[in-house]
Amino acid sequence: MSSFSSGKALQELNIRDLSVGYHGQAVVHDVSFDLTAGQIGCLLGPSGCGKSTLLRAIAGFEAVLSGAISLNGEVISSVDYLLPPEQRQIGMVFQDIALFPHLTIADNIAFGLKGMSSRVVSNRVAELLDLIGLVGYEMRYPHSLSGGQQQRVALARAMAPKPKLLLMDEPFSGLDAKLREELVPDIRQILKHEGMSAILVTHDQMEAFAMADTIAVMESGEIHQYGTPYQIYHRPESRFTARFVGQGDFLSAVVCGHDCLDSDLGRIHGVLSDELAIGTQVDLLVRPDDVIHDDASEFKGLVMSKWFRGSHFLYRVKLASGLVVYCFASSHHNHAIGQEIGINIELDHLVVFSK
Ligand SMILES: Nc1ncnc2c1ncn2[C@@H]1O[C@H](COP(=O)(O)OP(=O)(O)OP(=O)(O)O)[C@@H](O)[C@H]1O
Repeated sequence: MSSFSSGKALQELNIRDLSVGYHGQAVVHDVSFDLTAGQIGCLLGPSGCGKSTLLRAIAGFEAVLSGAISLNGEVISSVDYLLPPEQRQIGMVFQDIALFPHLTIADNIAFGLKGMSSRVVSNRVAELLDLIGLVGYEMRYPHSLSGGQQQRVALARAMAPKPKLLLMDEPFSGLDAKLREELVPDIRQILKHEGMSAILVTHDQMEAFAMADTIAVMESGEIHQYGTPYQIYHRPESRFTARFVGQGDFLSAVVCGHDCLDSDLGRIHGVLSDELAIGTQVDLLVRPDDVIHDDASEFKGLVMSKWFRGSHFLYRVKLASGLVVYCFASSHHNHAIGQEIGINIELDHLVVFSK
């Protein structure tokens, strides 16, 4: 275990050409990414895409089929080497909170601090209780805490020995939406305060956006894109990422210049790649906030369905071409299903995929 008072050591995780699987069959294929010191990464993808398998390989619970995992420049997993999980100095938090029911909150947090002096342990426990906002709860038992409080304690327990890296597998999915919304930014702040590198596994993009510095979007055991939440949302590099992260539709369009497209919703201006020749047929990514409700517009569509979202309505609108797009409108623009409304496209930048 790293020294208690060593401060914020530089940690770096490197994953290189890694394949992991079961019974010799890979479910994670040839993935590579890095996590720098103090960075919070996220593995985001649909159920079964291999997020937990990749996380378990980093923790040392799964052997690797090819490639390597290094922590601080030291190889901890390769085809012919597997450093045991308990020697990796990696902490884990799971969906199943699994606090020890017969131990007090203080003893739960202190669980990984065996062998240290009682003064060091009590100082660290007090520091963590303060950090997770549960000062005064030290003598309580887990059953008397709410789900959110218990998850904070689980986090404190995992962080107590100052692991080199903290892995979190869907730690919030057992909590209700409101609690999750409050807890996730808090946990991010706690990790940042501790300067701790961490990886979160989730299939919830809002959770990923609220927690992560960098997101790996996964599908079928592969990483489609590794980037900041902003890059993932605004500059998706694959149709899968564009569809999986945020709502979006693809509008057929034709390149009419180095900065313009012709579409069913008229001429659209914005920067395009130089590689796209005039006349190239493309699909343009259109998010709900790119489609503006405008009664005066010459472009019309029929409201197919709608959702009241408090400050605004989200409409599903069918264009004359048959394409259906999402459209935001402020909540005083209340249109009935089947009604025709005017819409315009307003895009800051163009995300296109060749057909
Ligand atoms: N112990 C195992 N033995 C055999 N196959 C497994 C095992 N664990 C997982 N798999 C398979 O590996 C693939 C990836 O599973 P994994 O749990 O890593 O996905 P995930 O993205 O974490 O999914 P979820 O979000 O549902 O937890 C799936 O097809 C799954 O059925």
